[in-house]
Amino acid sequence: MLIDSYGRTVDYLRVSVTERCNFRCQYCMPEKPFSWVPKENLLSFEELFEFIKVSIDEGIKKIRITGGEPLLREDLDTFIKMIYDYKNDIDLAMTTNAFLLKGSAKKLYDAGLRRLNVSIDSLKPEIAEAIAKKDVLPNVLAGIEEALRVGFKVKVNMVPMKGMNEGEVLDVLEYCKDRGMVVRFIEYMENVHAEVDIKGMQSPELLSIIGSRYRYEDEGFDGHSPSHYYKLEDGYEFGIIEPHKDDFCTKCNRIRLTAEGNLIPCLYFDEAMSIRDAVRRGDIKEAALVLKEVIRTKPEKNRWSEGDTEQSNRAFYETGG
Ligand SMILES: Nc1nc2c(ncn2[C@@H]2O[C@H](COP(=O)(O)OP(=O)(O)OP(=O)(O)O)[C@@H](O)[C@H]2O)c(=O)[nH]1
Ligand SMILES: C[S@@+](CC[C@H](N)C(=O)[O-])C[C@H]1O[C@@H](n2cnc3c(N)ncnc32)[C@H](O)[C@@H]1O
Ligand code: SF4
Ligand code: SF4
Repeated sequence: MLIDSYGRTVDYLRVSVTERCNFRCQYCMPEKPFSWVPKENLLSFEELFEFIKVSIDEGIKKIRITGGEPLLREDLDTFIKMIYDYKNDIDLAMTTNAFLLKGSAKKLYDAGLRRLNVSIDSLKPEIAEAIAKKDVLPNVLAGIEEALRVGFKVKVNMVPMKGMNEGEVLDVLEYCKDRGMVVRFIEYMENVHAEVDIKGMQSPELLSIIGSRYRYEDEGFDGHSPSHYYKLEDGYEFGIIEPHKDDFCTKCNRIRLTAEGNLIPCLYFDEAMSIRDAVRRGDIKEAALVLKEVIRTKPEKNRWSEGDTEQSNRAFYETGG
């Protein structure tokens, strides 16, 4: 079992398989080209899998594949199958922008993946394009329909922003409700890689919009999920991810691995330790020691809860969110 110095059990590993992305979401990635991590620094799927085996053996029970955009990496289904075959009761999930999902959903399902979290920030083509800097909506919606068709359990993530997609909170909720998908509204997390003038919407404002049409009950947290859940009168559940609240981190159960092998104790802070050399040398003991050290150094909480002016230096496209 992996336990940090605040007594929190860490059993959730988020693995970013690439920092590259086919979108340039304004809250996540700068628009102008910048230099990517050189290919030789990226861990192969075999190398990532070596570390995943170590972490499962040490107590990880949930693995989420993320990015950048994970579907840009070739043979992702083979990687999923490697994990599934090693331990098929692992809670294995992926977060994706769904642009390439239509053509890959079936292969991923057949490889053992069952849960997908997909980002939809707008159902209006021009607003979706303004946010992602690309005409993305038709592909995203087609990807989601295909994922539901092949049997995936799909959740939707939306980052509501003032003056951008704020008028669509109810539209996105209803789109998801009609299809049996849970929607989670994520409070924008201020970071230096995003566009400077973004103003995220926070939980009280979102609840007031939803409350203008629906009555809901507070359901609290579901296990260690970062999302606070609410239930409408007809039983439909939606969530809000509230990193600006002081108690958000008390149940944190996760660490993050980047595509170049950096193990990150917290989404907010810069600290990280590399497992790349250990894995490349085949030194499993060393990789396990790094894992334990990263968990020992997990901070108590982020700094977004200290006010909207606190900005993280971390890039979401690198950590995988
Ligand atoms: N601040 C903070 N935000 C998080 C954390 N985990 C997830 N989030 C935010 O919530 C978003 C949604 O996360 P997902 O990738 O959908 O995964 P998840 O919420 O862990 O998924 P479930 O297993 O379905 O509950 C992330 O992209 C982040 O923006 C966390 O540990 N800290
Ligand atoms: C970094 S993306 C990676 C996976 C995939 N490309 C996608 O967009 O779903 C994971 C999640 O992080 C969220 N995200 C990115 N930047 C964020 C920010 N600054 N604040 C809040 N959420 C953010 C996205 O909305 C997405 O749901
Ligand atoms: S949020 Fe996801 S889709 Fe958007 S730029 Fe970041 S990594 Fe790409
Ligand atoms: S901000 Fe850091 S401590 Fe808080 S829940 Fe996220 S990873 Fe955990």
